[in-house]
This record gives sequence, structure tokens and C-alpha cells, in this order.
Amino acid sequence: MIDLKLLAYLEEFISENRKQRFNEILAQRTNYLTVAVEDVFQMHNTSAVVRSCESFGVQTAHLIEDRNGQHLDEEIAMGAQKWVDIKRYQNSKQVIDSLREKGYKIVATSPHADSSLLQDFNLDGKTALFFGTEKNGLSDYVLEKSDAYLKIPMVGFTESLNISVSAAIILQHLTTKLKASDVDWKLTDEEIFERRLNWTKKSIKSIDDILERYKSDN
Ligand SMILES: C[S@@+](CC[C@H](N)C(=O)[O-])C[C@H]1O[C@@H](n2cnc3c(N)ncnc32)[C@H](O)[C@@H]1O
Repeated sequence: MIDLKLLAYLEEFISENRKQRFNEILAQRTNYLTVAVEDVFQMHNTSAVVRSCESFGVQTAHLIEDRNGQHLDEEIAMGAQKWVDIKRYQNSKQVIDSLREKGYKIVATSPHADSSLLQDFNLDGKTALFFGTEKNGLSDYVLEKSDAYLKIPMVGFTESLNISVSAAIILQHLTTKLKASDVDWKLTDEEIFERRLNWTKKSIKSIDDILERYKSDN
């Protein structure tokens, strides 16, 4: 349950421009498309994928951190992680089970598999796009569990694109396609209120003091 009274109280501490910007951006956010990144070795690649999610309006990124055991909290740069919901998992089974439960179709992105080409790919249901490691791509587990395979067509000598470049191309294409469709892709009212509260808190410097004051007054 969203505390609307708290939200109204905190919004007094941010500018009208800021509030309006939050609303404009939230009106473009989606969880219809979501992204999962499996065991990426280089932090800057994960960081760039999260940045693309933020830039193209994909609200949630799922980071699987098992084989490499990396903790990305402080390593994801550029500030994008502040505005995207980042969920962490220890292995790919956890994320696939959780996404399936929420009704997502699992889609492996791969330069090799016998995949649908990006331009032919149909968004027929909530879709989770999986991206793999720099050297080996997605694990056999994710490839076996996937419902569909997606490929950016390439015509050069190079075997594959960088993961973050792939994510940017795919997200730009699919978010444009989604927004031109009849699908109800927007966040729910509850999701929007939650983000407004969360983003407002993150925008107030002395938030802890303000929350203390609110608690003692209410
Ligand atoms: C550097 S590639 C990995 C290459 C790896 N040798 C392989 O066999 O997949 C890293 C990730 O970027 C994505 N990717 C790279 N090129 C792609 C393409 N042409 N189409 C779709 N995804 C691609 C995939 O998610 C891939 O797992």
C-alpha cells in the first residue's frame, strides 16, 4: 500500500519542475519488457545495459551474479541505477522461475541461435530479454529454458556485438514497436506511485531527518 500522505509531504521538498519531470518520465516507463543480464564479467558492460534500460524506459533490470560472484552495487556508474529497479539473483534458475511466475516469456538474445531476427520479432506478451557474458554468451540453462531466441542481424566478419551495444539496439527497437502497438505497456498506478515516492526520497538530501520529523508528527 502506497502512503499517499507521505508522498504529498515529501513532494513539498522538491521543485514543481522535478515533480513534472518524474511524471513525464514515468508515463514512458514499462515493465512489459524487462531485461536480465547473466554473469557479465565487466562492470562497465552491466552499467551500460542498465543505462540503456533507463534511457529507453525499461523500469526493471535483473542481474544474475553467480559464477563471477560480483557485487555490482557501487560499481554501476552513471547514475542510471538510481532510476531503474535493480533486482539481484544468485543464479539463472531463480530469475527464470520468478519471471515465469509473473507471466513473462523468456527470450534469449544470441548472435548464433536459430533465432528470430529483431525486425521480425513479435511482442506477444510480457517479455524478459536475457543477455549473456562477453565470451561465452548465455548459459546452456537459459538457452534450454527460453521460449524464443532473438538476433540482431549482422553482415560483417565479427561474430557478435558487445552486450551493451546489443541491449541498446534491441531495447530501442522493441520499445518503439511496443509504444506504437495497442498493448497496455504502461506501469500500473501503484507502480507509478511507488516510483514517485522512491525517486522523491532519492532527490531530497536530508531525507533521513525529514522522515524522522514526519514520523514524529504523524
Ligand atoms: C559478446 S556477446 C557473446 C558472444 C558469445 N561468443 C556467444 O556465443 O554468444 C555477449 C552478448 O551480447 C548479445 N549479443 C551479441 N551479439 C548479438 C546479436 N547479433 N544478436 C543478439 N544478441 C547479441 C547476447 O546477449 C550475447 O550473449
